[in-house]
Amino acid sequence: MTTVTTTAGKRMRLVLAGAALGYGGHPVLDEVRLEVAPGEIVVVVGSSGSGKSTLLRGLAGLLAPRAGRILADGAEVRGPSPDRAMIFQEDGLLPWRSVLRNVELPLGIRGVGRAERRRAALTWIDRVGLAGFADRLPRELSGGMRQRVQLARALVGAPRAALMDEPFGALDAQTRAEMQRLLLDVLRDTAATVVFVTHDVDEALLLGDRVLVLGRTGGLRSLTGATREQIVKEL
Ligand SMILES: Nc1ncnc2c1ncn2[C@@H]1O[C@H](COP(=O)(O)OP(=O)(O)OP(=O)(O)O)[C@@H](O)[C@H]1O
Repeated sequence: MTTVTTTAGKRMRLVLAGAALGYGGHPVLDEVRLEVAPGEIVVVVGSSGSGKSTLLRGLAGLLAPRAGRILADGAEVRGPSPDRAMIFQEDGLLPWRSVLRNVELPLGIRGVGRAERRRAALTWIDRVGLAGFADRLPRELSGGMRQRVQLARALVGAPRAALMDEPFGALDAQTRAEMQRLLLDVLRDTAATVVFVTHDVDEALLLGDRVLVLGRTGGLRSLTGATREQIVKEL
């Protein structure tokens, strides 16, 4: 059997050490300090345009800091890594590939053999409640089902961190609640440290071990233990 990752099972510590992030001449975040402990679920809330996605892009290695440092287990983040899986609001599935072949994708990239790839993908397809749908194409699925496929694809390779950018933002309320329950359920069996971005305060309170508010001035404030009303006031 191919080993998926030599560090499987070890949760990742993520650190933003005075990181400044922005685009071209447009600074967005200045001197962000954040430490996410291994295995922690940190939820970042903030109003539209406050820089939540920008923060996540920095952690993903899709955007380099202009100042300060971004560290994963003490090492500088220099680009995307399968060890830090991303899930977006738009599903990002390959439309010409079946559910099975979409979920197998990260394992293929890591060179996992065909039989093991298939076994792991089918296990995850089952776990997210899509047993029997492995041969379907994304367009044959509902929005909620496609997000289930995304979740399976993100977690199949046993990433040590999962970075989630409003993954349930486009779903109706009932499907969203189902997905939140599923996420909490599957995270119990994974070794992932999670940074989850949302602008839904109730979702933040439900999912987060810690809730952070990205304020209008770009500062991160911890509001763990705050009431819904206190958080809303900060947005
Ligand atoms: N690719 C880009 N190029 C230039 N500016 C960008 C780019 N992406 C985002 N921005 C700007 O950076 C700022 C923060 O955007 P970001 O997407 O991080 O906010 P957000 O909090 O995730 O917002 P939302 O909740 O609406 O998704 C905004 O002013 C936005 O216009």
